[in-house]
Amino acid sequence: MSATQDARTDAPKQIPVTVLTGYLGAGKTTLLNRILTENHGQRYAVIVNEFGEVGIDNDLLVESDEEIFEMNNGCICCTVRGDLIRTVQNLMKRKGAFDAIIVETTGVADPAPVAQTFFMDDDVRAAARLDAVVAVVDARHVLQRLEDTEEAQDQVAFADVILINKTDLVSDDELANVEARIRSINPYAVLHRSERCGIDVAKVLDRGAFDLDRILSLDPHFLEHGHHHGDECGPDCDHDHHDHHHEHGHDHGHGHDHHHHHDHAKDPHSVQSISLRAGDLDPDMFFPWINQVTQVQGPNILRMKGILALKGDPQRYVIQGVHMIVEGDHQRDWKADEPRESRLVFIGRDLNWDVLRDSFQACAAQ
Ligand SMILES: Nc1nc2c(ncn2[C@@H]2O[C@H](COP(=O)(O)OP(=O)(O)OP(=O)(O)O)[C@@H](O)[C@H]2O)c(=O)[nH]1
Repeated sequence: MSATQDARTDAPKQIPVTVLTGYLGAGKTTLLNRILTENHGQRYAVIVNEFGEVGIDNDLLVESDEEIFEMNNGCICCTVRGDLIRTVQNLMKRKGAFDAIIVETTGVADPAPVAQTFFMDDDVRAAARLDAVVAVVDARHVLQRLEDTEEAQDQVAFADVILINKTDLVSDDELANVEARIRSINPYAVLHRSERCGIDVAKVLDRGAFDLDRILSLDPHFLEHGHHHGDECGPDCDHDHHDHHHEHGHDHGHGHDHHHHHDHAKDPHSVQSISLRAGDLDPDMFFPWINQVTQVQGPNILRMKGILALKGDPQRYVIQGVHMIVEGDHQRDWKADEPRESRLVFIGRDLNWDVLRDSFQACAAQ
């Protein structure tokens, strides 16, 4: 039986939607790549949202037969609902082409508006059902994030399934503390532990876990904007709806340019991102530089990721960081029709963007 057919009535069944959340760098893409490569016989449509104007996330997903839809509008929290409705509506026109939808949210997004989308629009609601909100957390950094970031708390509170990832980076005692803290915020979610998101996909997808009653107890207004269409935010959102020019921190460090009824962090202006571009880089300049930047500014670097062209190297080099932990590896050859371009995104707080930009440019190969 196809997952899109109902056994009893033969009527088309609502397509399950998994909303994948998790703070910056927790492991969402790692999980998605597992889902995309595992042989589970299901066909997924994946909707990803990029934080950062240079769009690196899509490039970090494995090449697969699954269809990936990118929503490159920066922050998912305000604008995405209209986008998401349109994307889902377009998907629905191709019924039967896939069995389930996964929506990956940006690391700093509050998952509630994304979840709401699946209740707001009649057409979407008829065709799709929210199956579960799955949160990936970084065992090493989550306690600190829960202290200082509202989104991290929202993500844990909203989740039906929580994957405590990066267990290799913490001791058993630390892991027990993390679990206790998560339980104190969300006693209802199913918890799993993982390293590199190594988990049976069936434990994450098609769980039938989304519990509307529980969400309403967390957020009594959850369903209140029902039957709106388009890009509308809640009645208490005071951002300018006539100027849909959302620069959620992805434009050269200018930060959030609108205010929102749920603050994005303690200080809504604090999380910013900068996108850097160059041609070939000199590896003898770049690696000492990135090591120095991440060691010195690591506490303020929530996330760093890049795809680099290193001089004399036929392969793309992918570099990733979460605070002071940095890893890099060759990905694949540059394709003949692909310009050799280095792209690097930093997301962080209180970073000196001008210095970062200038010192990065100084790593360009001569
Ligand atoms: N040590 C360790 N590193 C991990 C683990 N899981 C993922 N990583 C690394 O952590 C970094 C972030 O992983 P991603 O999967 O890109 O995280 P993400 O949540 O998609 O990140 P954003 O989309 O930027 O929010 C990458 O460098 C991963 O290789 C793990 O279990 N242990």
